Amino acid sequence: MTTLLRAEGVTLGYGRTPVVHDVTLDITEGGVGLIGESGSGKTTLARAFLGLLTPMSGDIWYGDQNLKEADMRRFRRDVQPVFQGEALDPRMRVGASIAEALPRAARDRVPGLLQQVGLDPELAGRRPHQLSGGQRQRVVIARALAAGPRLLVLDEPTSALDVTVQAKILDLLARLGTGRLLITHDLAVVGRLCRTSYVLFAGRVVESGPTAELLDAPAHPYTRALRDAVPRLGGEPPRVGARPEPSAAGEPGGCPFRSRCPLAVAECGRTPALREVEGRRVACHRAEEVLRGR
Ligand SMILES: Nc1ncnc2c1ncn2[C@@H]1O[C@H](COP(=O)(O)OP(=O)(O)OP(=O)(O)O)[C@@H](O)[C@H]1O
Repeated sequence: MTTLLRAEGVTLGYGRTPVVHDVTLDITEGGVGLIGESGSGKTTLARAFLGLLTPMSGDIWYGDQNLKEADMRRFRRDVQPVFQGEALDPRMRVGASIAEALPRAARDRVPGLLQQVGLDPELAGRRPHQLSGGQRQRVVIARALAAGPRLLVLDEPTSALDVTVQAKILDLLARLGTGRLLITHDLAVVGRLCRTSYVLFAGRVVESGPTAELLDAPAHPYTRALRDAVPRLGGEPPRVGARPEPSAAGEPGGCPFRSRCPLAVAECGRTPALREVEGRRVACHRAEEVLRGR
């Protein structure tokens, strides 16, 4: 599988406080999901993949170019954000918003882009408040597609929409040939759009592998708790306990999930390394037991 973007041992933070720790992650074709509850560091990692946040340590690679030295003009065209509730300029007609993202000579592509995202080209003359939430999100996607990107970085692209509209937008995203990094707390969404997934807890990858296998038989107790907390597509965000204290997350000693883990034993005071277990990578001393459903 071709890797579009790669994080290698990346630590990210604000000021001097790290919030994402030593993450290695490949964005491959077929879609990659980044799953975790609020505050786990998903958006921080997405910002780094968009070149908006420089790692405190580690590197981000775009092909064979280190992002620190890459041609950022080209990169910003190739890697496009689609963020939750992204504001379209309320004063601008949506056709003009899309045209802005196109090269001057290609502005006649607006109707085609609107059609590509399932909208009537007639809507180009409307302003954002004259559209439904689902239509607005389609315009945001059309604008991202205008640049001809190789990769879309989608941060909760459907969570503000009702369930039926959500399903239609997910179908649209699945049909687009573009690569995607999808950030969500909703496992049902990654199940539809991402061949590979990474589960983030307290800024660390605790499990990664083929999405179908992670959903079917999680090897980390946190992945299992997330899966079991999601009743259906469009359900409420899972609540699997309080967020860990930042101090606990940043401490080198011990599994950050241990205070919430039903399987925690004395050994969990020693930080588990990511290791291969049955086709996935997991940071849990008891992964084999979790896989066997204990
Ligand atoms: N601009 C900022 N300055 C300081 N700390 C920040 C900033 N943005 C995020 N953080 C902190 O970084 C941590 C990770 O936040 P992040 O937004 O990446 O999480 P998330 O998983 O995307 O959460 P959500 O699903 O709620 O968006 C949190 O503890 C948050 O408080």
